[in-house]
Amino acid sequence: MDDKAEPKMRASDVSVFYGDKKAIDDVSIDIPTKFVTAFIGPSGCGKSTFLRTLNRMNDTIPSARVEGQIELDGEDIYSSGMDVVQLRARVGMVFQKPNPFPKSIYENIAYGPKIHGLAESKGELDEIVERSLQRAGLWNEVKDRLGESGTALSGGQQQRLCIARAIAVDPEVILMDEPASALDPIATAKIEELIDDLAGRYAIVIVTHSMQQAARVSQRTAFFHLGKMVEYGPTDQIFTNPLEERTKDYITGRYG
Ligand SMILES: Nc1ncnc2c1ncn2[C@@H]1O[C@H](COP(=O)(O)OP(=O)(O)OP(=O)(O)O)[C@@H](O)[C@H]1O
Repeated sequence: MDDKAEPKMRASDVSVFYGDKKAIDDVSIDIPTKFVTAFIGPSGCGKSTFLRTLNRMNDTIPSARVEGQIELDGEDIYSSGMDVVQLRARVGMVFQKPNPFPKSIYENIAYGPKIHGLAESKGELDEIVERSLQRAGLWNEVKDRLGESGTALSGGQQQRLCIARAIAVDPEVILMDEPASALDPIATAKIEELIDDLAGRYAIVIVTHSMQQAARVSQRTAFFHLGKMVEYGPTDQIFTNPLEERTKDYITGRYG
């Protein structure tokens, strides 16, 4: 797309089926590192389905089947040798509804690094917990209450806790499925700021219903319609000068 946008992930001719129903039809896209890529499109067009193929979350849905190829740094993530637990650490995910574990704030962050063997001592683990909460913009709010339950935080704080949890295992890609849709405008603004802060470090892919949000946070936008990726390009261009008529109709509010 341009010289600065190195692909971190590459999807080639990807189709996804739920039983006999095709939900994603032959999608190819390069996901660049150090950028935010937004997936937009009307409800049911397949944005979440496609997002979930990028870290094999579809494996958890028995009827789902993926065709085509998805690579992370050139490695086929659907190959039999791929360790899915490892993959989901490298390609982390944040869901629509914040889903902290019913454990302390500290344990929410420490759990992943512990099972992945990222800390050799309690001191190292403490450092990871602090660094992850700092990066997620939550440290100052929780540093004196790390032993309290993660579920006792506000919705916006819970979502930043979930982002900190994803960051703690040192991911390369962070997938976000409508991460702010359950939050009020102030909490949403914080999440958007956070996405901006994180963008220089990770490849971020965000599914959003809000075109304004896509325009605010992303540098790349892919427009999906009826299971197909209609258009993909620099966000500015998609919103000001789309090449496809269907994209134009959607961004001007003619449907969706
Ligand atoms: N677990 C499932 N089993 C069967 N069909 C599914 C499943 N999940 C999604 N679908 C279908 O696949 C299609 C794409 O759904 P998906 O949730 O990916 O779209 P979306 O663009 O993310 O929609 P929304 O914006 O409403 O979340 C829809 O027709 C949906 O009904």
